[in-house]
Amino acid sequence: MSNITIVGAGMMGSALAFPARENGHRVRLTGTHLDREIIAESKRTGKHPKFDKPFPAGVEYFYFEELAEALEGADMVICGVNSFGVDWFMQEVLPHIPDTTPVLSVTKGLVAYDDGTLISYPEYWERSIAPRKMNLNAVGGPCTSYELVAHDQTIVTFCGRDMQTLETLRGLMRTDYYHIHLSTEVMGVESAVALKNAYALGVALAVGLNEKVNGVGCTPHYNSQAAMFYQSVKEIRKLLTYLTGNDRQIDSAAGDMYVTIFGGRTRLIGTLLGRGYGIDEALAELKGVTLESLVIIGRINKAVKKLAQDGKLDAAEFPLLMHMDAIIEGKATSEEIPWERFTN
Ligand SMILES: NC(=O)C1=CN([C@@H]2O[C@H](COP(=O)(O)OP(=O)(O)OC[C@H]3O[C@@H](n4cnc5c(N)ncnc54)[C@H](OP(=O)(O)O)[C@@H]3O)[C@@H](O)[C@H]2O)C=CC1
Ligand SMILES: O=C(CO)COP(=O)(O)O
Repeated sequence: MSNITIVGAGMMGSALAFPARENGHRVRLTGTHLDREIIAESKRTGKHPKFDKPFPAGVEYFYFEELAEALEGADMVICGVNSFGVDWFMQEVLPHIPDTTPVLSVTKGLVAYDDGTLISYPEYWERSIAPRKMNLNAVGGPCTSYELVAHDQTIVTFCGRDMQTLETLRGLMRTDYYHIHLSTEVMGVESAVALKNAYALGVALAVGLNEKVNGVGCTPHYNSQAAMFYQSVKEIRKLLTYLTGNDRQIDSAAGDMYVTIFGGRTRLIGTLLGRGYGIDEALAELKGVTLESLVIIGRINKAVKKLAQDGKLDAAEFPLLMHMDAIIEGKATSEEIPWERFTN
């Protein structure tokens, strides 16, 4: 039995309590300062408010003030925050984790600098805490939290610099329904799964656009969705090649995009925008829903524009990205999707 501490009781962090506890480990699920109600309800009912199924018996719940106790003797710490909590985790949690304790982060996204540089969250943490060196790893790949909870067959990728650590983490977490591929290509995996969060919105735009034309509840149209998927893969491949020198992780992006298109929150906002909602109207309708895709679209779009200015990328090769950003900025609509430019 090992000790696994999860910090961040959102959907994905909490979902990982299932394989961890079902493997017989001691699991301490610790809320952020924003998760008090989740922890209170979990203590009271043994169930996360957003899941249909109770946690496996024996999962322990901690408020953030009890972090020191929750981290005591941890063999592995899972970071369960979303993009909005990355700095918070770095400032409030990393200082309390020993250098040698492996950290596994579920957070999907990239950090963008003004010069167009994009880096993964593990690299952002590494740079920010230097000269301190920690054992930072991440999870990418198609996995929707509530389906993991339901034991749907799932394949993900754990990535990090050290294969031996990754083997250990896989040993702790793999089950007969949670299958774990390993990779030392951290930037490749992390870029792929962050980029798909952006582009899944494009496919959802097509879903909404069809509903705008034919009415909500109409027969779905797949030509337009597939056209968006095709264009997404093209643009992601170019970005991956620019960012990592190869497109080896395009399969991670495509797999992960599939699940987000069908099961993610990105679909909700993309569909509303596709139906013609303005961004403010859509955000109001989805108040309280985590919408990371908007953040990543903004960051990548800004980076691509800067890189294009510097002659490092051709902005014309990213018409879908540019259009999604324009929709989010209220400067374009789903009816103006530049389909013909996708043929170049
Ligand atoms: N949901 C899923 O199926 C999957 C999610 N992921 C990735 O995992 C990450 C987490 O997703 P998910 O669990 O769904 O997200 P949730 O929004 O459910 O939970 C995110 C966690 O981050 C916390 N958080 C949010 N903002 C801040 C902040 N400013 N400071 C500190 N903590 C904060 C949340 O607190 P609070 O609850 O109050 O918001 C919560 O603990 C994301 O990056 C996502 O892309 C990966 C695979 C699948
Ligand atoms: O799969 C997910 C993250 O990779 C979840 O996607 P959403 O943010 O669209 O819910």
